[in-house]
Amino acid sequence: MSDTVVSLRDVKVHFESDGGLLDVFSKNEAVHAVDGVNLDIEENEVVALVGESGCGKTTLGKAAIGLQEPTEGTVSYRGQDIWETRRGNADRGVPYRKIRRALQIIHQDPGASLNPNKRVMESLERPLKKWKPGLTREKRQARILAMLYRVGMTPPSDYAYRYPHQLSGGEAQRVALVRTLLMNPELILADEAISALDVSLRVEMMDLMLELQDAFDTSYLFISHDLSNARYLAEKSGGRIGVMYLGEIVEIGPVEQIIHDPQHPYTQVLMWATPELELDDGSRERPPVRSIDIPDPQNPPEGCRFHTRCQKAREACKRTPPTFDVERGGEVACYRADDDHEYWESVPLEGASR
Ligand SMILES: Nc1ncnc2c1ncn2[C@@H]1O[C@H](COP(=O)(O)OP(=O)(O)OP(=O)(O)O)[C@@H](O)[C@H]1O
Repeated sequence: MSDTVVSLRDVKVHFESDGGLLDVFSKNEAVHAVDGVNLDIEENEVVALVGESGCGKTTLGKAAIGLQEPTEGTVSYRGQDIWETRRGNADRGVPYRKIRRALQIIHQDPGASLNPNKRVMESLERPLKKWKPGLTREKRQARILAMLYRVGMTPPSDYAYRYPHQLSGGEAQRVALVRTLLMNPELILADEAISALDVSLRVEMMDLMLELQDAFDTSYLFISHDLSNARYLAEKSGGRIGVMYLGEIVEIGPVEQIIHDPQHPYTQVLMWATPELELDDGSRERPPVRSIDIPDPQNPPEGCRFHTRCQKAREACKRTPPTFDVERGGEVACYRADDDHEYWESVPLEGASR
């Protein structure tokens, strides 16, 4: 089996502006929520995805764990196409229900995964009953209590018989984490999982998640609009930060690259917009963009999507979109990363620096 848990190739998710997935015969304008993403998530790897609101992080995350069908492209679990498996077209390999179990999600609102009318124990028993029908009630409950203890909810028997409204935000998020871990997942999508918590609790929760990642051998795809959280997670786990802009990953790499030596002009904008991060040149006076307007995702700019705002944009950026090849280890979708590109001979756009 492949060491790559999940692999996305040329994944696009386009929605009709009125909600549904794009129909090829539709006349409505499509929202390009995700537009040609390539990404591999390895075993035990942490990838933190950052970007402005609406850039497609959630849609991409859901596509990665098989909760959102792509309009184009493929999403595979250990080399096996998830959607073909679901449709029954993969005659060998891992059954779809096992793939579903292996790829789990923790939401921003932990309450969403807990039934308000049921005690914690009951909510946690349900998925376990389904996945491990052979477990006796005693064993199932013992496993749940051990897991509650593992995430710091002590004494576990006290928490197990509470209702969701009797839990704090941090406690509810821990229960959500237990629910996910009981499935023995290989990849957890944590979508803004700490954003709703008090600032003082965020680091504690991130530490707990990373500690459990180590103990349970899982990978994480963290989604955050906050680059300083992404930095914390990637730094502690030796993982990568992926930067998204208008449906595309424009740069991906370790903390040394993204935070200390950002290559893509948009990564520099995100750095500038994150007050918790020190900037190497210390300047925070003006945002490093020519325009603060974010283009419409229904009508993204031709060429490089960032060219309408980029301070380094030249004529060449308007023509073809820069891409990078994951299989060749490329990490920046910007012509400036290529010393021999015609970009360097082309004319800077109005307002752009030389
Ligand atoms: N079901 C849907 N129907 C139509 N448009 C959608 C749908 N889901 C998402 N979108 C649009 O796709 C784009 C990307 O949304 P998405 O939620 O993935 O972004 P995000 O980066 O996670 O944003 P946020 O941080 O605000 O959650 C947005 O323009 C959004 O309005």
